[in-house]
Amino acid sequence: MGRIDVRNLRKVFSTGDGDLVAVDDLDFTIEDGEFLVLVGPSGCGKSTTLRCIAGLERPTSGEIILDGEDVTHAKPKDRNMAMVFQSYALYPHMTARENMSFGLKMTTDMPDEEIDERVREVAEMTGIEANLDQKPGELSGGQQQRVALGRAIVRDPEVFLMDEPLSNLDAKLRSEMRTELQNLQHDFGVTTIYVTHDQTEAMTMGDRIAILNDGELQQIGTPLECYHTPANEFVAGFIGSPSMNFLDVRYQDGQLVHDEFSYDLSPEVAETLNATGSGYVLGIRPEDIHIATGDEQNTIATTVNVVEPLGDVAHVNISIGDKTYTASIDGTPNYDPGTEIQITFPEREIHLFEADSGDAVKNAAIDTDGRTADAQA
Ligand SMILES: Nc1ncnc2c1ncn2[C@@H]1O[C@H](COP(=O)(O)OP(=O)(O)OP(=O)(O)O)[C@@H](O)[C@H]1O
Repeated sequence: MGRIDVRNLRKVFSTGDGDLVAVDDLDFTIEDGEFLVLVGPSGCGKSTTLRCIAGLERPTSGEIILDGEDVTHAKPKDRNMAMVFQSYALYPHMTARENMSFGLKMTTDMPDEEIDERVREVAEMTGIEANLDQKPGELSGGQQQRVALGRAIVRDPEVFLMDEPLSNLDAKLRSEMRTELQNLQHDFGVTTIYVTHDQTEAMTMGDRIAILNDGELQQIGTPLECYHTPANEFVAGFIGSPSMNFLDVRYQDGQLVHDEFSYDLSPEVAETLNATGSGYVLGIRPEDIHIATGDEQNTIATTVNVVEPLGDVAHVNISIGDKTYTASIDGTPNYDPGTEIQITFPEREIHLFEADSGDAVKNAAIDTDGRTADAQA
């Protein structure tokens, strides 16, 4: 068991400058065994949310329900949740074995032999059997992280809460540990809430991701749902690397009109925009921009600024008017800075957001397997 309902969670901090709303009316459910990633920019309220769930922070209002039971005011130790921190929070004077067994010794009456056996089993799973008699200072960052994870696992909790647990590791180790962590989580099937500001981590690790901004939930869904059908401009810009390009346009007589170009829409799409009228933000992902061959209906004149070859693709920085955008072009295009190129993108890949609210009014067409129509072609 390990289902969590976060109900209308709100946390306000009193600061010298007045009240600061860190978390505002968050409402979502994490299913038993699910891996949920809480992601958003620095200061958006991720850690505060996690700390409220762990019982380390008292919510201003709202409830935390664990398996149907209201634990909002329960002590952290009474929640059967294990937290793993960025700093590992290992005891420096204890060996890895002692760090891992300490919690069980303090909170259970499990016999020592059973604790030892359990620590050994978990150390084997997390790949640190050889390090059990070493102290944290003698271990690498990755090994310390494994000890911290092992310490959480031996307690056999219903829920793992992880706050940026990999951010102190170098890029290669971080990517290895991501996979290991996911494998461990799937093997154990323990509900996990994982906090990160790194959208790549969110996209690759979460069964679902919850995207926060300014203390408010922007969207919750599978990584691909959030990528292909972002609820608003914030999610669209946050998820995906390089980021989606945004262009200010307005709708007029079947066209999206930008200061530098106009784009003919099909009657089906135009119809949906007629009613709402006003200004829009056109969103297009870098990989959906193509070099025009001359046969396309909608082409746009751009100027190349920089080409960044990455091997199979290149990120081409282009200007339209006085703004710059990124196109991800297959192969190794060889453009000198200042070259004029014509680009195009298919209507089905266009996202449109209301200029005022940022809400999505059109997303890219998705086929049933979750890939966009263009990627399939
Ligand atoms: N104890 C506190 N007292 C006052 N303000 C706080 C406190 N803890 C957090 N805050 C503020 O609440 C907001 C949310 O903080 P929180 O740490 O939850 O964000 P975060 O998304 O986890 O950020 P980061 O990724 O930088 O860790 C921030 O504006 C932060 O300054």
